[in-house]
Amino acid sequence: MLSDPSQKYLPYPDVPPFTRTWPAKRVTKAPIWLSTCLRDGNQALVNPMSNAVKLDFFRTLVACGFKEIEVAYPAASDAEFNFCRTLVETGEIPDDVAIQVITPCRAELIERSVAAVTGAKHAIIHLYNAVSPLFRDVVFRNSPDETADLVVRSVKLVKKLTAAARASTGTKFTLNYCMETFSQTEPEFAVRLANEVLEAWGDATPESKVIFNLAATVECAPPNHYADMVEYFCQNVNQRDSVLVSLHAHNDRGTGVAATELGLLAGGDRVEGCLLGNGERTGNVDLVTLALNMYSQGVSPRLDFSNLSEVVKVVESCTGLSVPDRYPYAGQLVFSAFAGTHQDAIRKGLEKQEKRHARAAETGEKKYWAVPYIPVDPQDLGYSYDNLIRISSQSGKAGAAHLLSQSSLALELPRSMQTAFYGVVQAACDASGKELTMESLLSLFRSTYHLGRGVEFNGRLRLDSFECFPSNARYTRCRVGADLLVDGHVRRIDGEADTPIAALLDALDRHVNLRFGVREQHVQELRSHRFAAFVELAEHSPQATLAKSRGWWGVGMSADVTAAKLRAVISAVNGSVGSKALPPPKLVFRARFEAAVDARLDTPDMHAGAPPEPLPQTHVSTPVVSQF
Ligand SMILES: CC(=O)SCCNC(=O)CCNC(=O)[C@H](O)C(C)(C)COP(=O)(O)OP(=O)(O)OC[C@H]1O[C@@H](n2cnc3c(N)ncnc32)[C@H](O)[C@@H]1OP(=O)(O)O
Ligand SMILES: CC(C)C(=O)C(=O)O
Repeated sequence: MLSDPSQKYLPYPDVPPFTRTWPAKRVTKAPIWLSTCLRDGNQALVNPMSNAVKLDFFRTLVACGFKEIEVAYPAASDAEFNFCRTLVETGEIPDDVAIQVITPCRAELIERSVAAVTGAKHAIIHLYNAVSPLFRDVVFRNSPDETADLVVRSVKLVKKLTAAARASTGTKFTLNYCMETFSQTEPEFAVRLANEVLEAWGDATPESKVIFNLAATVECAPPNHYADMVEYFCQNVNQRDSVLVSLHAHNDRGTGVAATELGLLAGGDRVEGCLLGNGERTGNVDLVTLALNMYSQGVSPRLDFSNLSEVVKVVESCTGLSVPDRYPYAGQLVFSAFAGTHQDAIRKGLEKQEKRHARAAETGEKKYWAVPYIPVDPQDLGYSYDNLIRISSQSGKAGAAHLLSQSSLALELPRSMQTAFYGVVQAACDASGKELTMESLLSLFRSTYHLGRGVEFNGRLRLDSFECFPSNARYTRCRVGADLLVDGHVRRIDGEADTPIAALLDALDRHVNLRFGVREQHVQELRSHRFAAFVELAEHSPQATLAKSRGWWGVGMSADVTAAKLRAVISAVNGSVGSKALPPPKLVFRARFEAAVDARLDTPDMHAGAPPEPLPQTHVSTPVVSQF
C-alpha cells in the first residue's frame, strides 16, 4: 500500500514549449454561444426530458438569444430523431438559429444524424471521437494513425451526405469536429488531426469555417493548462482564419468557468455549455455564469438573462434539478446580506450611488455601478432590492435602519436612535435564533415605540388631543394643554415653556411627576405631507447631567409637525415608565385654549433640511392613535 495515496494520480503533462500570450489578454467581445442543454445536459439526467419538455426548453433558449442550439443525439433513439424532425418540419427554428446534432464516427449513425436535420435552414453536424492516449488504448484499441484514419473517413462521409442534402433541400451545413478528451491529448496529435480534417473537408474558408470543438471532457488539470492547450492549438492549426475554435469544458475540478474564460483569452471563438451547469458528473460549464461574468466587466454577452428567475424555473422544472441557494447570480441568497458590516457598506454604497447617478444624469457622465459587496445590479437580472439586506443576529444597526427606511413607514432613524433600536433587534434575534422578517421588524419597532393600533403596541400614556398656543405677546413662549390617558384614565394636563415639546415636558412634570429633558430631536418629512419626529428624552436628575443620564427614544408621526413631536415625546416617555407606579391625578385648572399656534415658537430643527413649521395653525387637536 502507498504511504501517500495521492501518489497514485499522475499530474498533467507539460504542453510543448511555445510563447503563450493569453495571460496578458482581455475578453472584449462575446463568443458564439452554443447551448447543449438538450444534448449533453439531457444525456446526464436521471430521467431524460420528454420531447414536449425539450420543446419548452428549446423555446426558452431561443428567447435567451442563443443562435446555436444542440438539440439531440439523433442516433440514440427514435424519440431523439423525431425531436429533430419536429423542429425542422414545424418551423420552430427561427431563421437566425442553427441547430446542431452530435454523432460518433460510425457510418450508419452519421447517416441518421444528417437525415435528422435535413431541411433545416442551417444545421451543424457535430462529429466526435475521443483521441487521448487513454481512450485510444482502452476504448478504441486504435493507434494514432488508425484514429486519424477513422476521423478522416467520417469527415468525408459527412461531406458527401451533407452535400447531397444541401443539393436537395438547400440546408446549409457546418462541420463541427470535436476531439473528445482534447485536454488530455498530446497537443501535437490534436493539431495533426485538425489539419487532416481540414484537408478531408476541403472547402473551409473564412466565410464558411470549420468548427473545432476542443473538449475538456473530464476536467483533469487546472485552467491555465487548458488555456495553454487551446493557445498551442490556435497557433499551430492550419488555416486559422477558416477555423472557429470552440471550447467545451466540464467542471470536474470546479473550474469549468475559469478554464473557459482563460480558453477565450487563449483564442477560443465559441463556447459550448449548459444553462446553470447541468451535464455529465459535475456538469458542463455554466453559460449563465460565463455570460454574466462578462456582463459585469462591461462586455455585452449578447444573451438575455434579464429575467433570471424565470430561466431558473424553466431549467429546474425541465431537468428536475435544483439550483443551490449560493449559486453564482442565480441562487436565492446571492443578493442578500445578513452580516452587519456588509449591510452597512451596501447601504452607504446605494446612497452614494443614487447621488452619483443623479449628478451623472445632469452632466451626461456614465452611470456606472459601484456598490460594495454587490458586483452586479440585481435589477439587471430581474430581481428587486428588497432582499439585499436581511436581519439576523449577525446584523448591525445599519441593516435594521435600512429595512425601516425601505418599509411602509419609510423612516430614516437618526444615527443614535439606530444604535438604540439595534439593541432591541439584536435581543430579539438572539432570543429567536432566526431571521427577523420585515413584518417582524415593523412589529418590533411599533411595540418598542408604542406606535399603532392594538394592545400590543399601546403604551401606558396616550395623548388623546392637545392644544398649543402662544402664551405671550412676543410669541416667545407657548402653552400646551392636553388630554392624556394614563393607564386608561384621562388626565387634563397643561404646561408652559418656550417650545411645544418643552411645554409638554413641563406639563408631564407638573401633573404626572415625570421629569425629562430633551437630548436630541429630529424631524423627517415623509411622503404625502406627513412628518415623523424623533425625540430622545433623558431623565432629569440632580445626580447626573442630561448627557450622562439614561435616555429613551420616541417617535411620532402626523400631518402636523407639532403633533408629531408631541407624540414622539409620549412615545419616549412610554419607553421609560415601564411598570413604574405613577402618581394619582392632581386637580388642575382646565384651561380652554383657543389661540393659534405659531410655529416660530418651536426650537429650530436639528434635522438637516427639516421643513418649516406651519404658520399659524388653529387649535391643533389630533387623536393620538396613529394611523399606521
Ligand atoms: C462525451 C460525450 O458526451 S459523447 C456523447 C455521449 N452520449 C451518448 O452516448 C448518448 C447516446 N448514445 C447512445 O444512444 C448509444 O451509446 C449509441 C446508440 C450511440 C451507440 O450504442 P451501441 O452501439 O450499443 O454502443 P455503446 O453505447 O455500447 O458504445 C460503445 C461503442 O461505441 C464506440 N464509440 C464510442 N465513442 C465513439 C465515437 N465517438 N466514434 C465511434 N465509435 C465510438 C466504442 O468504441 C464502442 O465500440 P465497441 O463496442 O466496438 O467497443
Ligand atoms: C463529445 C463532446 C462534445 C462532449 O460532450 C464532451 O467531450 O464532453
